[in-house]
Amino acid sequence: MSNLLQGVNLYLIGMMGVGKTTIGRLLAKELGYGFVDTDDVIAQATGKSINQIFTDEGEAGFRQLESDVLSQVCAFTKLTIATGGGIVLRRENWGYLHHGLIVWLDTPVEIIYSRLAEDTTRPLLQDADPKGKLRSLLEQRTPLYSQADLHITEREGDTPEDVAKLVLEGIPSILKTQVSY
Ligand SMILES: Nc1ncnc2c1ncn2[C@@H]1O[C@H](COP(=O)(O)OP(=O)(O)OP(=O)(O)O)[C@@H](O)[C@H]1O
Ligand SMILES: O=C(O)C1=C[C@@H](O)[C@@H](O)[C@H](O)C1
Ligand SMILES: [Mg+2]
Repeated sequence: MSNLLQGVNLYLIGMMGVGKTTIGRLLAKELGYGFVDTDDVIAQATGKSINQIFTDEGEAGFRQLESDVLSQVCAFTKLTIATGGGIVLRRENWGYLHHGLIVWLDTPVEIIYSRLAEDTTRPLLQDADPKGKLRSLLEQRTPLYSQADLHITEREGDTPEDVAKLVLEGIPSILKTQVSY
């Protein structure tokens, strides 16, 4: 598979909690690729948690940092990149994402909610109605996530390894056709 990919980066997009970080790590290992998580790079570069950045600089400040990181990461090859759930919101980010193959990990809201109900590290979920918030974010973002090259729908009971396998099986169908003269 890594031969087929020829070093092209894989970008994982999707809602918070769908498993971009978890599955991204598995895919990197399987492909012999490096792994980058844009949320982690932002936290390391600023020395702040994502929550703290939202508090200090607002969502707009966070989104700018996210675009800065993405613009730098896309200059490298042989990477699997787990992105933040909102990376799809800025038009300029799509120019960077399209340097590689874009995979949308799509998980039912009920499952996401059960995973993140006790998790306080996602600032956008610190809401009186976190499940409703997840639903409305997903509704707003679905037209954006739909622009991915590959759409992987997680099934009930799928382990991270199962989802990684679905991604690997889907890649050949989206590789740009090689033209030989
Ligand atoms: N298929 C799965 N089955 C069970 N648990 C999973 C699965 N995928 C991810 N998880 C768990 O769900 C939680 C969220 O996963 P993860 O952090 O990888 O999501 P994410 O998409 O990177 O979220 P964010 O956008 O907020 O960074 C983690 O605790 C992870 O272990
Ligand atoms: O869905 C979102 O907008 C976010 C998801 C996380 O990955 C972080 O990037 C941050 O919590 C925002
Ligand atoms: Mg993540």
